[in-house]
Amino acid sequence: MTDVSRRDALFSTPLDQVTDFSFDERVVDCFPDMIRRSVPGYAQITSMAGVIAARHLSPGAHILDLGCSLGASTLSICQRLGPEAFTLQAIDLSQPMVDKARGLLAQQAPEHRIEVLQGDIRDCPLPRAGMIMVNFTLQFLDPSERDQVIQRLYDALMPGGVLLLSEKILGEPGQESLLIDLHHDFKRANGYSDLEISQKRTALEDVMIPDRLSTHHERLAHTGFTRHDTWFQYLNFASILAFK
Ligand SMILES: C[S@@+](CC[C@H](N)C(=O)[O-])C[C@H]1O[C@@H](n2cnc3c(N)ncnc32)[C@H](O)[C@@H]1O
Ligand SMILES: O=C(O)C(=O)C[C@]1(C(=O)O)C=C[C@@H](O)C=C1
Repeated sequence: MTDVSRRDALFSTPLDQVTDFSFDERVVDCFPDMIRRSVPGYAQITSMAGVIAARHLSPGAHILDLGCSLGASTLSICQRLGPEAFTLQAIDLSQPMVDKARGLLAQQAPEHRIEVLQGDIRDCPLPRAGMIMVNFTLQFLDPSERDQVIQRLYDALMPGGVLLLSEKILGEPGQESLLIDLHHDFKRANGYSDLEISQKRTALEDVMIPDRLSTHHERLAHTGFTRHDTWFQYLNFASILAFK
């Protein structure tokens, strides 16, 4: 999947005006490179999606990959489980993402029963599922809409079903700036300049508002998940497994 990506240079030259970040064609073109160099633990989390599915999924179950982008988590499951083991719907708001994901998944997992659909996780139909993945997507919703979306995912899950929720997080009080500074160092170490880091930060400011990890756990508990454990954290990026 990374081989098809152009190098991300979207914020490398000074911009007269930094506009809000959106998942348009230019982002889609460089997305695998952008996310690999920007999100600590991205490769580990996506590759564990298949391992988690292999452990927790009942044979023939349905899986939802919400905010699927180019389908990295879906592909990870296809690499671990055969075509008879599950059916899957991958859904994303961005039409250019959906178009490219469809092509990539058809090429890389031709035998698997995968549907890639354009839709908004706030209101698209959600069929009953044994596993729902929502990786680095809830963070792009308005914070006031997140309780309701988690409730929708809970309602769609079968009893015993598993939610894989991965997010950029805000550090707990007193920890915020340490994690932000180290994340910027992580980006620098991956070849981003101070200009790129600062312009992307401005572009994301109003469209990606991270919650604290404790807020995610409170929301999951309040919704009714019987267990919710943080199984991965690398700087200000974390992943939770929650069970209905
Ligand atoms: C950081 S990417 C997700 C990465 C992806 N899950 C992966 O593991 O490679 C966020 C994705 O969420 C999508 N998105 C944002 N808001 C959405 C919404 N309301 N409904 C569905 N998808 C949404 C974006 O178009 C984008 O592709
Ligand atoms: O927090 C940042 O600075 C990021 O670049 C994060 C992030 C993400 O978590 O989705 C933002 C947009 C892109 O999709 C890639 C990475």
